[in-house]
Amino acid sequence: YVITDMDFTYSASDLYRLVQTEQLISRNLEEAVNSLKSFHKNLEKYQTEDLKEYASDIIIKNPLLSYQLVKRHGKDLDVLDKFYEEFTAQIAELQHSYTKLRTTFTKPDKNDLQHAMEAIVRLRQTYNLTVDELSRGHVGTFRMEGYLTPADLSNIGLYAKENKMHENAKLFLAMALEQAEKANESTTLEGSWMEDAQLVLDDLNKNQSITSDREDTRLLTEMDVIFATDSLENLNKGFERLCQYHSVKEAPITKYKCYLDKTSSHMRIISPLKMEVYHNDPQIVVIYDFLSESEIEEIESATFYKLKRSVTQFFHKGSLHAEPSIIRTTAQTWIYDLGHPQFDYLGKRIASVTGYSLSGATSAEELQVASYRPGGHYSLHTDAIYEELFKDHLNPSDILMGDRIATFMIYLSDVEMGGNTAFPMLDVAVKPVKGSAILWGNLHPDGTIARYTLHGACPVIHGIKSIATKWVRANDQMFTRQKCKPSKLSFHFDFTN
Ligand SMILES: O=C(O)CCC(=O)C(=O)O
Ligand SMILES: [Fe+2]
Repeated sequence: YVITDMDFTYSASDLYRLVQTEQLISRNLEEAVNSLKSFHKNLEKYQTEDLKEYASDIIIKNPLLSYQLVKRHGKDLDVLDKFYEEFTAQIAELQHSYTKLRTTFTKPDKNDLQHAMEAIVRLRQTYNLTVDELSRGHVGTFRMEGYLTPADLSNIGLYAKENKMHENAKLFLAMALEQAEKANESTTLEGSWMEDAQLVLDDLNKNQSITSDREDTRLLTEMDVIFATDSLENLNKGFERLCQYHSVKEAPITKYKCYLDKTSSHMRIISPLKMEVYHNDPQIVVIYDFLSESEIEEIESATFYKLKRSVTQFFHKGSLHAEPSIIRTTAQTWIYDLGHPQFDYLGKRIASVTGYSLSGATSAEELQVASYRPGGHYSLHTDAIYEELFKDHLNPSDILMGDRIATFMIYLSDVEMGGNTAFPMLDVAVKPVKGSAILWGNLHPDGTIARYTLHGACPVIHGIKSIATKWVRANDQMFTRQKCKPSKLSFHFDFTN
């Protein structure tokens, strides 16, 4: 991964800028084509003269033809001179603005193309789609615009092979060839890729590989330390199953409990919390209508153009590095309390709903806004940061604030397809609902990391998923932290249930 400040696959605002540039370029091309067309038409007029049909010695003998010749050169061609001049100036201007568009705007490069392919492979993998249906935009009963050509599928297959995703490589290459044969692709311009694709496919079929196609199992080394490899493999399978709910598969009828909470504060009598309990012990709670449309609009418009590709902390060669990674393919920004008084109410509302103390400077992190484009996801992880591996390398502020005791995450958008938040150890999949908030704990009452709430963000299939997250820190929650339960393995929020 090369760090560039634009990411056209995972940042909606970067891609939006590219869409705008593309529109300007199409307009530019349209003008050039129109200019060429009218120039062409004009030129043709000057070609229809019949002088050229006569031999030179005939013309010099003929008074009528010589009159025509003199008229053409003495008068008519002056207009052609002007056409040429005007056309050249017009084209020069169009070329100038085209060049400017191409040079002042950061162009997608090889990495961007790789990310775009990576996103497609991820969707195929997570949602267990056939390459054929994916190439036509069919996902379950959902139909999206667009297509992938057999040559595109072949390129994606080669990309998958290069990145050791051999199962995906086989599927993409085989379908590329199958579709191309049906369509008689060999006669088209792109026909020459077929032989190469066939060779690579044969090679893959000969060398049965045992590597897993799951990118996270290969990369999340910290997870390997915590979970045995086979249980991590099972958790990832469970995660994929939970991702499929509400998109390619029906979710099972929920056993979850919904209720109106009118009792946790006197305010709730007129404005009760609309709660859904997704899991009890440990609790995962969704609160509907936590934010209004206009509140969301304000957050979105304050942050959209600030969204930049997220980086993930890695522990490598004795120190922490932050890099964009395949584990978390989102764009994000922070809303700092200082300088954003218009968003002060958010912390207060979260505090009032959860019972956590959020008024101190060390009680929680700033609000993080993140957005996922199609293919954007977050692999399985726990939010706590006091990991054995990192413990000695935490920032002083992290030590002051304590670990992330709870996560309060607001969905700022609905998602047309995909994008669930999934908890494989608890068999919980939450579909984003605009304005709702989800709350879970990350620590046991004794402060150690709770692995139960291992979770991930399923890749978005179609749409843009937008979230705002408040990570509540432990040290300021001396009196308001979750009720202590006899078991070390559970935490409870202070809702009256
Ligand atoms: O987007 C989601 O559903 C989960 C995000 C998440 O787990 C995180 O940002 O830590
Ligand atoms: Fe998380």
